[in-house]
Amino acid sequence: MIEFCGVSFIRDGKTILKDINLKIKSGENWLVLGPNGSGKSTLFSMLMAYRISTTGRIMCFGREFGKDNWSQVKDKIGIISSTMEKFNPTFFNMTVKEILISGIKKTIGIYDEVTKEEEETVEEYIKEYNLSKLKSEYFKNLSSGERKKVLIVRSLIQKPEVLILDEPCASLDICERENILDTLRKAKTDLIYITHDVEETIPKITNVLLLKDGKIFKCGKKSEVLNSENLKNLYGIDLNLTKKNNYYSIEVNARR
Ligand SMILES: Nc1ncnc2c1ncn2[C@@H]1O[C@H](COP(=O)(O)OP(=O)(O)OP(=O)(O)O)[C@@H](O)[C@H]1O
Repeated sequence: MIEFCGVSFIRDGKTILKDINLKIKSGENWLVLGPNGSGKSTLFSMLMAYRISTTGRIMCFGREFGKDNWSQVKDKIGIISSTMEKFNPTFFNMTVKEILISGIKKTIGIYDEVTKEEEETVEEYIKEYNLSKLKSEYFKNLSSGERKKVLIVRSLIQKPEVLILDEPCASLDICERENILDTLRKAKTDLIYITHDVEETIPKITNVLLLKDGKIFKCGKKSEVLNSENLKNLYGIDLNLTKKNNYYSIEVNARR
């Protein structure tokens, strides 16, 4: 589905990504972990052509970046990242329901008539993702977690083949975080989930990519990659990763 072949990204003489070779297959859900500045966002923003690789090839859904029509590829990818925040001023004065309708229409506002079918689809998503109480609220009146959730559902309504989430739970309290994770547990699309918090690894995650200094440190099946040893070496800190009821948590041993 997605393939990076020898991808590097160099800016201002600094190597930000080096020789990335990675294959992501349809049906897999990936967790991406790595220290600050390890290149996680840069790597996946290339799929949306927000950043262009210096060397290497990027293939997605049978097309190659730079050779084929990439807008058709982007249409199949949903992305939730801080870059979405630039649309907040437009979203602020729209209701949750209007934002979801704009998702179906793939526009930031609503510029043409809403069909009965579109209306029904939006109502289905509102019901499925428990947004009934919020549907008439203005985006500006929502909490940050509620806004994130609405944007995720807006993305899901477009039925992307893959949804890239770049730290969707950053700065959310436990309750709002669980609300987001619950939305993702229900989502019927492949996920690429970038985070700093291993506790956000929902059970449907199948594969893990660990990035360090712009290089692949480890990557593969969750059961082979997500362990104390690898995370210790990734972050250079003595820690213990434990798993309970299919969820992970970290204990830092260096604390006194
Ligand atoms: N266009 C650019 N020009 C120069 N430097 C860049 C550019 N894009 C990213 N960088 C740098 O590349 C490095 C990797 O950034 P990136 O945001 O991809 O890392 P990250 O792993 O997602 O970090 P974080 O976890 O802190 O969000 C950072 O040092 C960043 O400042």
